[in-house]
Amino acid sequence: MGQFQTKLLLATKNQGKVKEFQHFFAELGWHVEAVPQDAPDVVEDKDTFAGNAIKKAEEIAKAYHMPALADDSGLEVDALQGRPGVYSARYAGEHATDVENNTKLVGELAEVSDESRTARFVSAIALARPGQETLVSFGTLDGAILRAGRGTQGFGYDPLFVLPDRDKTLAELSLEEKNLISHRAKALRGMIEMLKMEGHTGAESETDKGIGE
Ligand SMILES: O=P(O)(O)OP(=O)(O)OP(=O)(O)OC[C@H]1O[C@@H](n2cnc3c(O)ncnc32)[C@H](O)[C@@H]1O
Ligand SMILES: [Mg+2]
Repeated sequence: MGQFQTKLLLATKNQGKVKEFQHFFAELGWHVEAVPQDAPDVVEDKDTFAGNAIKKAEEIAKAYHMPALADDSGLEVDALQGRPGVYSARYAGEHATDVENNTKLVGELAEVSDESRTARFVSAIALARPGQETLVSFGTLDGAILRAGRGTQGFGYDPLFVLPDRDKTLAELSLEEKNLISHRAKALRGMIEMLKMEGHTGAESETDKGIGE
């Protein structure tokens, strides 16, 4: 009785993100569930990561009357003045596949020298809770873009994104390794810190209040 359980919905239909979130929260003992595939589609029409993350989280929290967590993320390539940025999922077209997006990126950077291929992943995480203020947190990860993909783990641009100090792409890391360093994991850790400051200290306390209760 009175046992703490933090229940929340992951407002994403990206199975790669779902895996990363679930691995992250398993360690905290939180119960998280992805929205059903037939959940209402949220139109990502804001021009910032935070704007889209807040919109996704708030629309799903409202539709399901539950706390909802959303990530809006993307790749900022210096030689492309920060593109594809918030358009990363639709870089090669509205319903582009990861392979199509990666192929377009390799093509656009064909003439760019090795030294000028720097890029970063950016994640904005929003937590929307019925009747409470929405929280937002950010994380980034620096790297560079290869001329050909390597590795089979992860999703999206991971095969092209190399960590210069490790000479490994994100697609060559295990889920555990990626979750130690990724933009998304950093943003999630920031979110946990914000919740702690609000007084949610985690699953260890039975008297603690769950998110949004
Ligand atoms: O909106 P949801 O349903 O969460 O899923 P999505 O795939 O559409 O996600 P975004 O709108 O946030 O678009 C982010 C895109 O940026 C890329 N991306 C973000 N994080 C990434 C990561 O960790 N590794 C590789 N690519 C990533 C990838 O192409 C994503 O589709
Ligand atoms: Mg999206």
